[in-house]
Amino acid sequence: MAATHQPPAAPILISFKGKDELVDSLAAFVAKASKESIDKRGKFTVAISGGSLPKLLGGLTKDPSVKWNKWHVYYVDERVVPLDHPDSNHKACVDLLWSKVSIPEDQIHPIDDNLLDDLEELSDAYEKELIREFAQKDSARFPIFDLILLGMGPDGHTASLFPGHELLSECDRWVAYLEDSPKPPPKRITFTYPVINHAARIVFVAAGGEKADTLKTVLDEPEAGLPSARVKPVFPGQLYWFVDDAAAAKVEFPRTPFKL
Ligand SMILES: O=C1O[C@H](COP(=O)(O)O)[C@@H](O)[C@H](O)[C@H]1O
Repeated sequence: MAATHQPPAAPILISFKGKDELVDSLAAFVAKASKESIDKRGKFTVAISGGSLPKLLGGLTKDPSVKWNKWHVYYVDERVVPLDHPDSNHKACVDLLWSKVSIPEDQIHPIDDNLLDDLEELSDAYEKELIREFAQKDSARFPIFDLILLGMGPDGHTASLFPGHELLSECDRWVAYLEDSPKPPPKRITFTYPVINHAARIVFVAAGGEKADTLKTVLDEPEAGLPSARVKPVFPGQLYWFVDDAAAAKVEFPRTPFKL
């Protein structure tokens, strides 16, 4: 998929009455995306966020059509803690997703928890994981994931890209680290915008009234520059917002009906 200089397509906002409908439709959407990639290229490369997202992806574990053995899973961001620590995004995904399906272990790519004392080495090592997956097959400057799944914090952060942080302008590295996350824990690694923005599909998932003001700012006032509003897929990538009506309550941005 060659990138051109066309402007990013407008986001597609899909709002569901409640969480159950959101969970079921998100599962159907991700299952379809994975089928399309597997049919075309024999594999599905996906990067997943932590926070509330793993639970909202739970519907997928009930879909018998998903070919989990073709999934190659990475983390959009990770907290620098042992992999069995309650704050670990990997642990949340293991508990809520991977322990319930059968993905070969070597196709799930957590951080190297032998490197927790050296954030530079840790983020370099994770960047190398991505290079191993993407560099040979793709001459693009950045990896092109089939799907990147994002969450949005009530402050508008996504991945571990926080409002006002210097990493918002990082455009060379694929994976960067920070030691001053305003949301605990402070040490994290994160994909940078160029990696996120080069994905074929990017899906934000946000639920709950506590995200309503922020979602309005992101979608109706993108010029305010909140981190989530800076996600702008490189053509021909497409950005979707899967939200519930509580999160979308204040948004004027037009909704699109859900269809597979
Ligand atoms: O700390 C993080 O927060 C964001 C948003 O989390 P949510 O619970 O508000 O959905 C998450 O996407 C990110 O992966 C995580 O590290």
